[in-house]
Amino acid sequence: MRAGDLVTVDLEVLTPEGDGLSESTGTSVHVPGVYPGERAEVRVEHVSRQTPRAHARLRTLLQAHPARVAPPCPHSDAGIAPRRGACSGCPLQALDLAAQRELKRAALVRRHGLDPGPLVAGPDAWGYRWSSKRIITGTSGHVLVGSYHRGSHAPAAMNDCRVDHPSIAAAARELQAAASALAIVPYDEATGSGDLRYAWFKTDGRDVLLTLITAASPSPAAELLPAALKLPAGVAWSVQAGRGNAVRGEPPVQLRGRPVLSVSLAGVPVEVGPLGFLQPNPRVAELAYRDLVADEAGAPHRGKLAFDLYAGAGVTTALLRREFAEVVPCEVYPESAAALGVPAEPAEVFLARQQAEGRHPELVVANPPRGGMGPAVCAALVRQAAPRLQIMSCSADALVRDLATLQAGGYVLRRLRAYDTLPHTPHLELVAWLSHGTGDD
Ligand SMILES: C[S@@+](CC[C@H](N)C(=O)[O-])C[C@H]1O[C@@H](n2cnc3c(N)ncnc32)[C@H](O)[C@@H]1O
Repeated sequence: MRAGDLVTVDLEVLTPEGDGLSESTGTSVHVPGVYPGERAEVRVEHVSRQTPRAHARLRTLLQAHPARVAPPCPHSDAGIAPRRGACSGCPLQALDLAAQRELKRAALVRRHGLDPGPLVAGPDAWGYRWSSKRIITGTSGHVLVGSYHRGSHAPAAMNDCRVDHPSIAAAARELQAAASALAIVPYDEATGSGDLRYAWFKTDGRDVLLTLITAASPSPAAELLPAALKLPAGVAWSVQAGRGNAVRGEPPVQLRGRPVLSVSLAGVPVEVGPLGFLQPNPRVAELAYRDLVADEAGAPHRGKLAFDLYAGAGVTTALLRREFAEVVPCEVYPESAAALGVPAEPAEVFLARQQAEGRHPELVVANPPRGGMGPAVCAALVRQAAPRLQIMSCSADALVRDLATLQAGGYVLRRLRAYDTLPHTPHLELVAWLSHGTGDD
């Protein structure tokens, strides 16, 4: 296979990016806009020199998935060849929801040999996202509050994004109009010049908190926008002067209105500040949280001591405290650690300290970020050898890597469940139940 070839492929499995993947020709061919179960004529764009792997572009859809639908979002390039300037955030939206969920489940089985059973879903197919980080691009006078197209830094419009909560979509529209009218200068990552870099919107289902992230201080955006924006209940500001993609920068400054939102998750009220983590889809995440603190049959764990690693806003800490005499959270981000009343420290440092103090929990719960826990934390957990370990993960690849270390260290996987936290995207949240030794309590 060579770049430029026209080939016909049958797509068999969904990739983590939401592409269709064909493996039957001996070369893995990735094709955006085509779904497993479909046949397409594609143009090969790139063939890897190291591995039998190619990227191709859809030319003609020869056989369509029976569950194809017209994608509702006009900005999306779901179900077609990628379009420059289009939003690539919801690549599955050209399929009905049942078919999306079946493709996500089937991909876990095929890629990792893990079958979570039918996906757990929430009530909302659209408007479910309560936390939305937008990238500011465009030019002075024509500011875009959008995103980057996948795999590039080409700006993509997200006006009236269908998956954002309607109050966030409205606040983003207002910011785009106000920043354009006030001639706010978008940050230019090529030159490092400009002012406004990111806008992070969060909602409690009614009010919106907006955090403006600018490249420097003083900032015209931070000076002018708070008075011009009527929709957010609170506006905060943080400076991120680094050249990378990190959104969180210097400690936030409150510019006007409310500094925190109170969001109820699984019946636990959580305070979320300007740079604090909020699950993008709290209504589905809370189903996973309830499972994460119970055993695999749904019965509550009880005991003397539990650790809650990557505790964030503290939902699982609060749930565990209903059943355990003592629950110790661990969190590295200072704002969240302070709210939890613990020192900000990474999980491996926390575990080493607990081990040195001879503290042995009956249950460890962990909800790490996308990269997973990693070898150092998994090795510390193996040394700790708590009878029960339960992990929530937003990356199947990272979870599978962590499971390999934990299983080699004596842990047994008892059950896996998957949650459709971000419909129309390939993402899943997973909960894994593990036990050490005999597997009995
Ligand atoms: C996926 S979030 C889970 C948050 C939490 N379960 C909640 O509901 O708010 C991951 C959390 O881990 C924290 N974190 C990231 N790396 C960490 C590390 N090395 N050690 C401890 N916490 C970390 C992040 O700040 C974030 O709050």
